[in-house]
Amino acid sequence: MGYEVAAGSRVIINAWAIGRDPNMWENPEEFYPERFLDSGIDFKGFNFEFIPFGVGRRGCPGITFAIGVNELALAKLMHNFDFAPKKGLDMTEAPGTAVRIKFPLLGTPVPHFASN
Ligand code: HEM
Repeated sequence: MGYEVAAGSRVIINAWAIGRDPNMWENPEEFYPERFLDSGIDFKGFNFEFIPFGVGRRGCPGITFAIGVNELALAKLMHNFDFAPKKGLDMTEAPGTAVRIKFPLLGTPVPHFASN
């Protein structure tokens, strides 16, 4: 693409910036997970506009494990509890090596089923 990268350079890909590129995404700053429904774009490293697990040879080898664990944990929580957030979801980010949510989402989990 016209860039010259000297041999031995350390290159760090800014996945955060790519994920917020208005040339790639409509309203990139808006938290709108439904944008992925029927979009054909997924996170497994074949769509370069969305690369939470990286891409290619140095992409995350734990992806299958991470997907399984995350889906299981989320499914268990949703199956067993109702969550009533105290306030609406605020997606403001806090900086870091991995971006995280700035204001914790506080709520009381209410069990669906009484334990016995
Ligand atoms: C949601 C969970 C996870 C996310 C978002 C994630 C994301 C990433 C990313 C972005 C990279 C760098 C890829 C690159 O340099 O192009 C990476 C590398 C790596 N991940 Fe993960 N990861 C997750 C879970 C895991 C798990 C569960 C394991 C192990 C069980 C794991 C093991 C590794 C290893 C060993 C590397 C280094 C690969 C290399 O440099 O060749 N990750 N991960």
